[in-house]
Amino acid sequence: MEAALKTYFGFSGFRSCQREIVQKVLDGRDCLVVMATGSGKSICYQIPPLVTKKTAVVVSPLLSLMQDQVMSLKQRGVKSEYLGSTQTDVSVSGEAEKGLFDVLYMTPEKAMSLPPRFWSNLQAAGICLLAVDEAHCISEWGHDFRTEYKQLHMLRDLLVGVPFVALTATATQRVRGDITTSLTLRNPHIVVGSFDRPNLFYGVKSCNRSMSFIDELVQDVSKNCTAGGSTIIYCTTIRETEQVHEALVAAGIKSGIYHGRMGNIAREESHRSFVRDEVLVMVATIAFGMGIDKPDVRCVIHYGCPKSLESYYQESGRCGRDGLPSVCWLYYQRSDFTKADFYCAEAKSQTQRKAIMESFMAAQKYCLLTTCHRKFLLQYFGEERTTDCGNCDNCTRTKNERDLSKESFLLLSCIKSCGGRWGLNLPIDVLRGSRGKKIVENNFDKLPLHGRGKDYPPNWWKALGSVLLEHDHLKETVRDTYRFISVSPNGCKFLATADKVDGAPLFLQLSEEMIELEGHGSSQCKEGGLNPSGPSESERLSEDELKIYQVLLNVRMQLAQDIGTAPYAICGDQTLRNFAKLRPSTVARLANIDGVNQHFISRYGGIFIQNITKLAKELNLPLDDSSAVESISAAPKPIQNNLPRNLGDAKFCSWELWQKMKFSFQKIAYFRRAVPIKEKTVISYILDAAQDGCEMDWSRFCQEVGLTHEIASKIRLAITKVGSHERLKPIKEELPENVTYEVIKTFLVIEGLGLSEQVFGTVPTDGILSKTEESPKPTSNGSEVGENDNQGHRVLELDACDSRSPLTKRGQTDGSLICGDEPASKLQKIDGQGVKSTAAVGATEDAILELVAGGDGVSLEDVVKHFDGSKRECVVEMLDSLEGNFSVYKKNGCYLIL
Ligand SMILES: Nc1ncnc2c1ncn2[C@@H]1O[C@H](COP(=O)(O)OP(=O)(O)OP(=O)(O)O)[C@@H](O)[C@H]1O
Repeated sequence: MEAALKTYFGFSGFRSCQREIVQKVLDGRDCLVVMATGSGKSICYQIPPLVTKKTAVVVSPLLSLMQDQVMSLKQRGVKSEYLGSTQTDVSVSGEAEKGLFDVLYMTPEKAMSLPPRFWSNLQAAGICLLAVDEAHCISEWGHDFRTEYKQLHMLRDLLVGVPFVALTATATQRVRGDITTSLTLRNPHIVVGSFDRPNLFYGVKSCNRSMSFIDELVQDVSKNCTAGGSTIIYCTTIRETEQVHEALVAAGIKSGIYHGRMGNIAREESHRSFVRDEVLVMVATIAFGMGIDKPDVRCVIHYGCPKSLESYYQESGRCGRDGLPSVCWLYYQRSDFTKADFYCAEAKSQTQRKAIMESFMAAQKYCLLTTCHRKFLLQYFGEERTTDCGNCDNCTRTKNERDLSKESFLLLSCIKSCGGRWGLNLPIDVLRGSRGKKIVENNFDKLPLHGRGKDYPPNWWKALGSVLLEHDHLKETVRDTYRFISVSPNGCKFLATADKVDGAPLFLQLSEEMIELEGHGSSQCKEGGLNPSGPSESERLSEDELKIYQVLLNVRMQLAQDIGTAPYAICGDQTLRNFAKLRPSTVARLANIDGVNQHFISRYGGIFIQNITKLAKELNLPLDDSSAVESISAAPKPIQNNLPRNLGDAKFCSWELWQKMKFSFQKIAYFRRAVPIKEKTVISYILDAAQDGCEMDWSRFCQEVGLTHEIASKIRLAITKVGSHERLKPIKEELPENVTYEVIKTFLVIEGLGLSEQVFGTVPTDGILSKTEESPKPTSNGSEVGENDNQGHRVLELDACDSRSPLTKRGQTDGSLICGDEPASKLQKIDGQGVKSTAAVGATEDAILELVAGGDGVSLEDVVKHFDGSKRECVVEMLDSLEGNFSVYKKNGCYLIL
């Protein structure tokens, strides 16, 4: 599992809960996964297909979400596609049914309309799970109910024995129950992770949405853009979306717009340009919701109170999905709170109306809070927190407490005198001396308190009302969409003491709105913009490192444009920051950086190394800065030692170039090498990868190597004659000259994997296939791989000190491998009686690993000394390869096990 995580995703460890869920799915168990937005739920269904080599089917509600995921997975070397109305490639469905994809996304509509034949074919080819993403859409209690989700349980009958995995970020107990029942999950393994997103800073600010406020907002956003990273601004109306967008464009900020009145094509284009960093800011209504999977959104601003706390959590959760510090600001104005009727109009039942009202009220409370925002948010989702977070505006703002006993006495008394039958507005109007119709009709203008609160504006009083509600001096009762405010028992107690001359003081924290209204408020700009904290000391880049980082961002952008993908799909910002700090000089060192996967190494490793080396030289900075490793990650995330590390870097790269890039053997032999390796070595690498479970296009392989159905029959006959397939030479001697050792080895691997029927069946039986221009010439050279040497000892040729040939790995040979006197590019296996048998200790990757595993770090000198039977450069090369394999890493000059 860990190997797949590092190889395809570049991550060196699972996040909380991920491993457990993957294991349960592999055990065939249904799972219900409730984890925070951005916590990494996708990995839970993306790893099983890579381990089992069977397809994972993922039902997802939005096409844009699926397209983004497919794009990212492809960049990671994971075979992935989607089925939905916008899929233009007609071959996808056929290929999907044959099990050719690791991860196959589809809309619920598509899932329900596919014929049973599709599912039975796919099941025959291999399906490891069916995941239902955003599973809360199943429930009418969820905030995104989708009717089609309700029918998904029907797939159960078609996919007998396939584990179902339901995933969601927001599910109350009730919604969880609905999901389990509706999908008929059987004894599901339930994982409810924390809803906390520690890297997110939460802030709230009152605003008046005037043009001057928009100007202020534009300034803040502009600062954020300069600091790097994208911003999403959610507006509550289309008109405001347009207003803010226009203001940003007028200020020269690259900004996109997205709302429901735009056509599909325009919306897709807008989404695409945001994902590809062509615009830095997206101004949108909540129509731009679930489909946003961009990991490097640094700031999400809500320009207006959201309709529910659930939707706020989900929308703000689009921020900082890569785990880097990011900010979520909510700007509200009091008129937002009058929209209850509007939202409730969507309700189809009384229950739904109540649910909508409750979550809207929770969003309001969140706006008006003077205590820890995170604590409130987490408590709302049922997570108890005893301490304040220290990473929200209310925790970080300088405390502004004041004795508000006099003002509180006035407000509470007035509410009490008005009979507790009103909302907050009427008692405040009384305090402010209004002679409105209702006030006069009810004789409230005769109250002694009438006109006693003119010193403060109405909104100040309303803000005080919210503070008193928070402190349980007031009580709110909701009937339908109407809210009534009355004095709570606690408030009555206060009134009883405050009445006296020596009444107790009431120190309350002034809300941000009250401070603003008293004229001491400061705009975000004055307070240091939207980003209050900035990166921590260890994350900060020096001026020169920043220069490298900027260049690397451009390199990534250019690469992304060239291949038509999003920059983040190539690698994350944090990975680039680490490149700038560590400045790796070799692919092996690059590979050890978190976020670097095998696909990245083989496709872009060289380009990044070149740029880093050049820039470091220009800026006079050292390469491979080990001191930076300390600051980047105090404790490297472990990959467990007992992993099946069968495949080295060189083998994996050869396989990737052949299988994914469709390179020929010959091209791979020369690819980025000063001294090319032999084509037969390439072939044996790829065969090794196949034996390790890597996917193979066998027809193409057979064609290139020259293995036809007819030759396969001849080899079979030869093996029967020889009576064994253990030794290749006797088999070869039974065959025509043009049947090479590679052809025989290919045959044996295919037979060994039990694939002969399928593979040879696709190759014509009438003689040798015409080979491509680049395919290797058959050789008659007597010293081929697997051949005996002139003393009857088996000699294996290996490349670059890779000690694990397919045959040694399968245990068909014995003895140790040494570099000894052989050239660095060649290793010879010497058996017990071999010509080069020596008492000196020879280095193998396994032996090096064993040595390194035994200590707290072993220096290069110690390793070289230990393996005194091997050349120093061989040892160094093996260590490099082990680093590239993510097996060891270097810290303070010593090698350690990862
Ligand atoms: N083990 C890991 N190590 C480092 N990063 C990870 C790990 N797992 C996931 N991530 C990263 O975390 C980010 C969020 O992951 P993912 O998209 O799976 O979140 P999610 O839980 O599905 O969120 P949402 O509910 O919003 O869709 C991605 O950028 C992903 O690459």
